[in-house]
Amino acid sequence: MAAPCSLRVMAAVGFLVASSTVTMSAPFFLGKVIDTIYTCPPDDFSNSLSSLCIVLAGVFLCGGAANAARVYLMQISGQQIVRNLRESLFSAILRQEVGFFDKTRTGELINRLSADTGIIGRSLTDNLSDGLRSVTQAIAGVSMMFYVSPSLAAFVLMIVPPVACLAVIFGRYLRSISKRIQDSLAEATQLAEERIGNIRTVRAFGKELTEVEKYAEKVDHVLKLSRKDAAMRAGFFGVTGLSGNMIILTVLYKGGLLMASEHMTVGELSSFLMYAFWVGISIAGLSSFYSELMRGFGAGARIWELLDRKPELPLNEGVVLSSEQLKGELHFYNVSFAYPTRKDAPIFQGLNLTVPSGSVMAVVGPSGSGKSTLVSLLLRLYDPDKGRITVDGHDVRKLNPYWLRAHIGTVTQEPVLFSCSIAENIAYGAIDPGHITVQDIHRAAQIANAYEFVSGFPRGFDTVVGEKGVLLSGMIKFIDPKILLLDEATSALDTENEYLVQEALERLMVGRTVLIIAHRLSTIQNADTVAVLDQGHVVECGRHDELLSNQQGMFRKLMEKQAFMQKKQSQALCK
Ligand SMILES: Nc1ncnc2c1ncn2[C@@H]1O[C@H](COP(=O)(O)OP(=O)(O)OP(=O)(O)O)[C@@H](O)[C@H]1O
Repeated sequence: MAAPCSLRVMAAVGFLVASSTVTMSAPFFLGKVIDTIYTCPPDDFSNSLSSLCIVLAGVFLCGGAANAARVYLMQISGQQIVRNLRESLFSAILRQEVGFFDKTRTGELINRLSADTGIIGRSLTDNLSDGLRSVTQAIAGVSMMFYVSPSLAAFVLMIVPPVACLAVIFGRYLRSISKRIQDSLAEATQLAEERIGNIRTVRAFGKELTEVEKYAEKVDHVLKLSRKDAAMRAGFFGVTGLSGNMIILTVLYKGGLLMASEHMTVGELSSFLMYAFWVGISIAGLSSFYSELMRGFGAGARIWELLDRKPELPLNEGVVLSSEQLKGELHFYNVSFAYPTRKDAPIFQGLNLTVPSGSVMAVVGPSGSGKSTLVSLLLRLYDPDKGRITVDGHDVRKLNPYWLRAHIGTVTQEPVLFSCSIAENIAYGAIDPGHITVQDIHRAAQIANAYEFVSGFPRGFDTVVGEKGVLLSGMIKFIDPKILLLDEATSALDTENEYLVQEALERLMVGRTVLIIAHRLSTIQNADTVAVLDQGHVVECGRHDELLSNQQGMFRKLMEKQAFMQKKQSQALCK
């Protein structure tokens, strides 16, 4: 992920070395300044002091500039890495098979995309930059301490090994608790996402307070884990802070003794003390770097789980047929299927069905008999557990799913609109929306009988529609699909609009293979064949009047039920 900004990172490391060298040489030269103050003869004193201070000020200025450049470059690189990470993660999510989304909740995924990447971002930007500085400064500080006074350095550094052991234990704990915190935060986000998304249901049942309580329970759990995290951090930072101060105290004690025995000058002790300060500060910096890094690893584990996940169904590989080869004949051979989340509830068991090319087949059946599932299998949103589905004799498992879906027009019961203009929504189904002209969009709208309606808006095709605004379907493919899968809406439209949609669809059906989940009697009557689904099979298949003549047949029963309901309705209206 860092590869695209490797040059910038290398430059940042260069600036880091420069600024740390300046910082770490400061105590040494400041020690020299102190010794000059103490030892220089009075006539030479002012000149030597001034020139030394001017040179040092210049060097510090360069150090400051290098530090600023380091921070800037590291920040930018870190943000770039997070951006790349977010993009790869979003792409990995969208590549997963539909079954994955049945199992994984949206809130959980959104949490990974925003919160987890944010944590990695923090651990890679400020944290990594400051951490690297602490590492170099701690190493340089310790080296300089040995250079100035090896015996004092050896004495002082006895304090480091126990702190290091503590840090390793703490790091391990932090890593696991951080993952647990992120997991429970994801659960809370998931609950919030689901309830906010279904606010109408929550409101209708008056469950606002109950939902708030449920959410509170979830965030309480996050708080409980965060408390453990805080207690551990408090202990760790307490110990590291204490060890920093202990280092200073030890230096003063042992250094005082060395000075008294004239083994050290006042300037050397001052330099050593400043190095000890730097080392102390760097160790404190290192401990927070370490803890943030472990937190980042915790969040990273959750992200890499997703990045490494191989989708069960391919997205864009397999056989592509030429336009002439595609006739649109559909076959279901002995298909058995259960949804991955409900393996114990089979939807189809040995289902057989043939839709000849260029014919219209209406699929009917009781609610839940699997009519929509038939469409999902044809679009290869799922693979059947047993049996085969073919398009012109080619198993859909061998065909390129991307190509397959591009050549199947779908109209679903609940059209989805994205929050952009109507024109963009219409162009959504195009393979390359960038090449779609305004005329193409207008033509598509005319074919869908929507032109007048859309033009009636004050901003016409530029009208921005809201999320979930059910106005019209955007699923128009600009490449003239041979196969159409239609799910007839039952009641979403008023009579006039229903007529317009129906009329547009009938025009579109001509010359195409059409599988239509039929709810209207007229659709069933006009279809070439009617297939009746029940109990995981096609129980009847034939022309409308043929099926109707079978007194004991499932189709007749369904129709009688519908006729009975209509009769009751008209009786109620007459009263
Ligand atoms: N993604 C899914 N995961 C698990 N079960 C599902 C999923 N989608 C649908 N089902 C279940 O599969 C069964 C068949 O659903 P399907 O939507 O295909 O039926 P249908 O005949 O189209 O019903 P309707 O006429 O009510 O739309 C139902 O019991 C439904 O609850």
